[in-house]
Amino acid sequence: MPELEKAFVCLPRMENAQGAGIRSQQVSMEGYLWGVGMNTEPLELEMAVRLLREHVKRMTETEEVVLEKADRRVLAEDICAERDQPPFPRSPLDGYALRSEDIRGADREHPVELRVLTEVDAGHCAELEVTPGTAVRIMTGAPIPEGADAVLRQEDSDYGEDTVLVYHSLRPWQNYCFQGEDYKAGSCLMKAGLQLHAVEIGILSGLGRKTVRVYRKPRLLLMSTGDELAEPGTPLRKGQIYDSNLHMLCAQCRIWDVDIAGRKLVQDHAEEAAEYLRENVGQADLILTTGGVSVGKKDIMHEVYRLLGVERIFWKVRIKPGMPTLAGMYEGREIISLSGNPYGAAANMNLLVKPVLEKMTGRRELGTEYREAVLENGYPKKSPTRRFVRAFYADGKVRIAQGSNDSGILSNMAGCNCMVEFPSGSQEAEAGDQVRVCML
Ligand SMILES: Nc1nc2c(c(=O)[nH]1)N[C@H]1C(S)=C(S)[C@@H](COP(=O)(O)OP(=O)(O)OC[C@H]3O[C@@H](n4cnc5c(N)ncnc54)[C@H](O)[C@@H]3O)O[C@H]1N2
Ligand code: MOO
Repeated sequence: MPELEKAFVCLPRMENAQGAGIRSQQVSMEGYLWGVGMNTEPLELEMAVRLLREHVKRMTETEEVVLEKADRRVLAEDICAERDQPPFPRSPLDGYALRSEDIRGADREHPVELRVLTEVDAGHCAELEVTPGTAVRIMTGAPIPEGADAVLRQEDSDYGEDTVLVYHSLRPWQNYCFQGEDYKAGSCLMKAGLQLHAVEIGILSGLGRKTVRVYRKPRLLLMSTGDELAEPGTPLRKGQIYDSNLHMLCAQCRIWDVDIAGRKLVQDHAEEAAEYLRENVGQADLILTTGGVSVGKKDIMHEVYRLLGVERIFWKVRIKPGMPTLAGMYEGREIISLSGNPYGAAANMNLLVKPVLEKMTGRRELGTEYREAVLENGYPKKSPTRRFVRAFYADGKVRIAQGSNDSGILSNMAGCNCMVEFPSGSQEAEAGDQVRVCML
């Protein structure tokens, strides 16, 4: 079989816009497919992201949640009003509800006197009707009684209790909030697909809703691999280090508000790792692993993919860190295997995984955000391969973290909020250079 055809065989089928099955990008990505077949050519980052997004679907399952737990969730129902808001005409002022024609021409020199029938406060109703020559003392938010067509602010009166002197005239319907002026019964206020933030939850609460139907969060199955890794809190044997990645990925899931279906640190043992994924894939929408993706004898993930029958999407992305990232489809779920180096895992969680979650959830804040910035300090290395360097961005300026940007180094990334991108072939960078940064 020619190499190119072999490459097709290992690629999963994808649906095009019309729903017909096609091999992923087989025309435009011939070179890429060839590369995959040969197991050598890294993919450009944009193509890797595109393929990863094309292989996942937007979440369709929904669930009912209480408003207290609805923030940042995505609406799965259209929200329509069952009643007018406000449900009655109401006063926007503290003052007097009256008939505008009774006070025509009134001013300080020519006040009009009205008889005050009663007082109505917010939350109460006046059963009386405002008739010619009368007014009702009214507070902001209270229902405007029948007969009145305007509200006088109390500063334009003598604050009278039984009778009131009016020092100002009003047009009909002045200072009058109409019933349904916010929305009418039956009107559609929010469409399914909208993300709920504080204001949207305020609207739901204003409708009297206690719960709302939202799309289910994606559940991620997380696995870190490595014989050298010890669980934090357990004794460290010679040759071991503590596992940074599993907790880092879990924290990132919580910060991005996606669920964790399961998590495990496994040894460099392909059968064991495959078994964990096999047993738990049913609970997951997306699988993330770290470590074991390079070319060493203990880089087990290739064997894990073979044991599970994972259909590979790609291996290797042309960036640093995280060049050997591996990805595939297993039981209809995407599996993304990040490099074990903690900075590689952290960077690619943002560069590769976040856009996948954006597609799955429809949450725009998970989209990758790039900004232009001016470098405050230099970077002493050339970048033959496109490189992402940890840094801190503020007000259009960016400062690269002191120390190494090697993918095995995590500590100096503390406090960083972005990565500076150096395109492939970049020379050393200097303070004052204009750069592009990827926000974390
Ligand atoms: N001969 C070659 N060797 C390597 C190549 C190569 O092209 N040829 N690529 C290098 C690059 S680039 C990377 S990146 C790494 C990727 O390695 P793996 O993803 O297979 O990861 P491991 O070998 O399992 O670990 C790498 C490194 O990171 C440490 N690690 C792993 N997991 C964790 C964790 N959960 N917490 C903390 N630290 C972790 C591990 O101890 C290693 O030091 O391969 C290069 N090699
Ligand atoms: O591609 Mo690996 O993460 O350098 O260094």
